[in-house]
Amino acid sequence: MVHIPRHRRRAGTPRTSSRTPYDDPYDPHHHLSRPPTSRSSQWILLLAGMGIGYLILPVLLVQNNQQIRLEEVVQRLEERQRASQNPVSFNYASQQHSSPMNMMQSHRDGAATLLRNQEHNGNVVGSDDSRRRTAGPELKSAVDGGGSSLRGDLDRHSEEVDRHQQEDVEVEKTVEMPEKGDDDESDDEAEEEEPVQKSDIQSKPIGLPNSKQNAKEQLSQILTADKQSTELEENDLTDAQRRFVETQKLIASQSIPTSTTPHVMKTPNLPDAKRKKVLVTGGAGFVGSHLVDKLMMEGHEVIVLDNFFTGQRKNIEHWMHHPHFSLVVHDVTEPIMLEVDEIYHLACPASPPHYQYNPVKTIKTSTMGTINMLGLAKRVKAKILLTSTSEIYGDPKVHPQPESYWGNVNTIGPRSCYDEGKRVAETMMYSYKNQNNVDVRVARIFNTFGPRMHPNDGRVVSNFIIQSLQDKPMTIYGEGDQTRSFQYVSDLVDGLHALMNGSYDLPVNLGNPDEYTVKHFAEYIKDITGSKSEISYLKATQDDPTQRKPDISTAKRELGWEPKVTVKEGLQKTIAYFSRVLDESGEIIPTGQDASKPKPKISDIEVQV
Ligand SMILES: O=c1ccn([C@@H]2O[C@H](COP(=O)(O)OP(=O)(O)O[C@H]3OC[C@@H](O)[C@H](O)[C@H]3O)[C@@H](O)[C@H]2O)c(=O)[nH]1
Repeated sequence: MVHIPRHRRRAGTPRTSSRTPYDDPYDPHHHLSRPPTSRSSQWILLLAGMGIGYLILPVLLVQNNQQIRLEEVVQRLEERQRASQNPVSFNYASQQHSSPMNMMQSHRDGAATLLRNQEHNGNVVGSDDSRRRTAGPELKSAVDGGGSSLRGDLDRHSEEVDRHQQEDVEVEKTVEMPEKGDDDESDDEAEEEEPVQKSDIQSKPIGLPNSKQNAKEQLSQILTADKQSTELEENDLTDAQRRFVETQKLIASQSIPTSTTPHVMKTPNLPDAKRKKVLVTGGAGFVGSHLVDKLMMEGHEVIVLDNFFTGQRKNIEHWMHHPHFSLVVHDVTEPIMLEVDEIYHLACPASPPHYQYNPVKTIKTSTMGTINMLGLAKRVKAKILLTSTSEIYGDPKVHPQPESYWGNVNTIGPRSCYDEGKRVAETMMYSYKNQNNVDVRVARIFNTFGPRMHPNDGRVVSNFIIQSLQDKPMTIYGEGDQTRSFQYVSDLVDGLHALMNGSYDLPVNLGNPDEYTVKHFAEYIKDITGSKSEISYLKATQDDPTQRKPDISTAKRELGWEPKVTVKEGLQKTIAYFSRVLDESGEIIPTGQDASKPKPKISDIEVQV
């Protein structure tokens, strides 16, 4: 069987199924199967058909026209009735949360209702079901009378109603005159003095042919009620218009620059050839946001990519309205495509309580996140810098630690998710460099502190400062004999910048060799803050490195970099920052040792209960 493609089948295959046997030209008995008709009888049949059609067509047209007109009139009456039953259907009281678009629609509906009411006021009276039902025959007669406008139809309908009402009056005069006496006029006056309530009118039967009520009174009441209803609707419409205009003014006022419009930071205007597009992953974090400041102040275009797990929007909010700044809320564990010249890849929780809180996520961030950024760097031929860590040295046996030291890491301890994650990230950097010629930089960052550290960071500097400023116990984990070397954040940012812009592409230690025992450091901060805090000794944390101090000879030699800010100066700035944070937020309870412990499973809790 030959397969015919779908499009050719459609175009070329004869549609034999719709053909009659008489039409088939390939039928060998084609001429025999056609009905035997002579030419004269064909003419007779044709003329007869035309004659019948000529007679039937006008009848059909008239019937159809009448049907359409009747439907049109009934439809208008139904609309009219709905409007009078619900005269405040477009009242904003029922639409307090309407959008401007809804308000406009409601406004239009209200206007249409009013127009209809005004159009019908003098012609059709009353509003209840009985009136609509009995209006049918009257309208039918109006339609039967044929062909003029709807207003003409309704005028005739009104005349009919008036005529029937007049007849009712005559009937009442003859039948009910003895009971009513001569009070008709006084009743009419009383009606005029007391405005009729719309609800009363609607609940009363309407004056119609054969009704026993006074049709004139009914008509007057209904007209009054309709007038009141129309006035009520007009008031609502005016109110609707007023609200609509107010809303429009409010929207318009917010789009006009005012004194409250956020300030746009001034930055240098670099020529296009010198202005780089720089991606900073983790750019809303403590270190990342300071790096963003430096890059923006140089006049570059900066894209911050952050999932806000530990980053804070307030760290970058001063750049939000700058035309060179973009924020992408994104998790680096997912791929992303951006056009950039350089990538500073910082994204990863760095404080021990944070990175131990969800160790699997920490490993994913270091491994998948770095792979994604390396893939991006490879595709767009961007230079990429990884912020590695002094933790890759583990609990070091060499002191101070040069870059050539391979470290001492427990691969299955609580810190390994971070330590090993960063170690494999370094491995990936040099694999991409060797295999794909990606231009890489690796910084091994030692303990860093400064403004914009998260108050719940849990690291030693922020904990000691927050505790001492509140005169709360300063918590030392273990004996406090372990050592750390602390650098101020601006020195680190300068080092990262120098590394990215230099040509040295092997790992570089960035830290301040100024080394302290944790116990000594606590006393130091207590002195600077003038705190009355006690020193509280808690149990040591597992795998806590006993000593750490960077050998920065490579940074000095290759980058011409060394720290400029003393630990004391840095602490003073950081203490001033946390004083402001405490003023704003009130009491802060720093993150302690237990923060990173896994929460008990629900099943465990149930077992205990
Ligand atoms: O309240 C505290 C917090 C911490 N400490 C101790 O202070 C020392 C420093 O602890 P931190 O949590 O500040 O930082 P760590 O040195 O353990 O890890 C850090 O190393 C280098 C960076 O890359 C990372 O920011 C981080 O992992 C540790 O010995 C810790 O046990 C306390 O005694 N009390």
